[in-house]
Amino acid sequence: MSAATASPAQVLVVDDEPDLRTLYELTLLREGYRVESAADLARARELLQARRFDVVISDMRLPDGLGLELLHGLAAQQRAERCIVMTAYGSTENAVEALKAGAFDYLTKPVDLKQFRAVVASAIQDPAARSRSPAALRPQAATSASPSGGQSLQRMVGQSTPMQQVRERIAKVARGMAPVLVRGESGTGKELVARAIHDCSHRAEGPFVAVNCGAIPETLLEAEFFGARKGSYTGSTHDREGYFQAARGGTLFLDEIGDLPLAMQSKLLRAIQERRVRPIGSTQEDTVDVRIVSATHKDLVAEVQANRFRQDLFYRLNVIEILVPPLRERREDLPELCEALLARIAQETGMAVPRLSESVVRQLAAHPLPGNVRELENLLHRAVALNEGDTLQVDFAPTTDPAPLAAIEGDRAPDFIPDDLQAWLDEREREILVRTLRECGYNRTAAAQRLRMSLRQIRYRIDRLAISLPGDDPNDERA
Ligand SMILES: Nc1ncnc2c1ncn2[C@@H]1O[C@H](COP(=O)(O)OP(=O)(O)OP(=O)(O)O)[C@@H](O)[C@H]1O
Repeated sequence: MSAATASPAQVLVVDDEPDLRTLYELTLLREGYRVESAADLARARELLQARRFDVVISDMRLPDGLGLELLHGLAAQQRAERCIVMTAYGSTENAVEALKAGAFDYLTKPVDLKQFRAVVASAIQDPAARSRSPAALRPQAATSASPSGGQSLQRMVGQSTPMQQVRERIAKVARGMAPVLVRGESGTGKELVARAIHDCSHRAEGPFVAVNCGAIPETLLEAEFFGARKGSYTGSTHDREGYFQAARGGTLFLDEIGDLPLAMQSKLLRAIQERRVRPIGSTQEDTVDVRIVSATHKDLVAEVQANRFRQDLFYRLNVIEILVPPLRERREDLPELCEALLARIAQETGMAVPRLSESVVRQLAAHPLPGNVRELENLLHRAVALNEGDTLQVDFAPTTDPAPLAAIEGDRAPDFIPDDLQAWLDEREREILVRTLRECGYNRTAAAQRLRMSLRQIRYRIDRLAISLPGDDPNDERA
């Protein structure tokens, strides 16, 4: 709460109903904030002209106009106030419009006071932001917005115009609660974008929970998302938190959102709209305090048209869109990407960073790389593992090519020596991972425990070996 900081936060309340105004004022005063109030836009503008506030809470409908006008005015003047708009219950359009116009968050009427306090506290939470000039939050200053956010953006390599635009957009949308949909082909760096949004946001200190929506068996979805009380279904021996609870105060990253079954889409929509979730077997509801970032490689508009994705959920998730371009549209990033990826691989494997000759970079640039940065990473990984000498050689045979498998038929023979040790080892590793994942119901944490490795290690290996979990591709039966 801001009362703990040197000066109390200043809040402006704009509502034409005197009773509500008083209720909000009293609630905010009790939280230790300084409060001013206005009954219409004209008075609000006067107060805003005279001084600065930390937060502006405005009703949508006011006698002399819409709360949105206030929002547009503040944005045009690049003011730093964070705006919370109050909309009538069920008016999704207004809420989405307000978020698109730059509102920090919205509340639906009748306002739940607990939620009201939580949303205002979240808007005020970051005292540094209060003294920061709005210019510091503009895209070009993105790396100075927060130290960890800066690091996370720096991890995102590439000076091409499209990548610079992606970084600028991240810095611009990071503040606020508007849901973001990250679109892009497989392996383009969507998760990296989601992490950067989190790291640049006021929620950076909170958890970042990443969920692969396509990898969870349908029967477990509700428990995984909303949690479950002990004994609520067969085998549940203790209370378990859902993703919504685990991400409280942070960001919930819903990867491959296009793979979420329709029944679960409705439940997710309800959770977002009502900001409450009920764990299975519980009589109580938990308040939702997460920012949602989702990602997909699918064309969700086409999915909506084919009735595979709910239009209302799409509308809710796609308030802000970030498109991550495929590697073929930013070839100029390749040398820098190779360098960064090699440095990372060397650090992770403890091997020396090998030199990449210009001719290999040229070869890479001519290679189609449909799997984008992930494919590049896999190619380099393989190259490092097989490398002899100082200069790296890249083998362009596809890493998931079934050919090596055929070539090693009969490999159980005692005198068998593989032609390509790394490919052979990769295939063995892959088989074991796929089998363990399948036996653990595709729960990566359980599979990691079974193989005595960390979640990070198993995720890394799943990525490296391009193992697709169910839902990644309905035709793919491999994992
Ligand atoms: N611009 C970049 N700079 C450095 N590394 C990157 C960049 N983009 C992606 N990567 C790396 O490439 C790999 C794939 O990225 P990421 O998992 O974010 O992609 P994705 O689009 O979410 O993939 P998928 O669609 O398969 O889920 C990761 O190891 C990531 O760190």
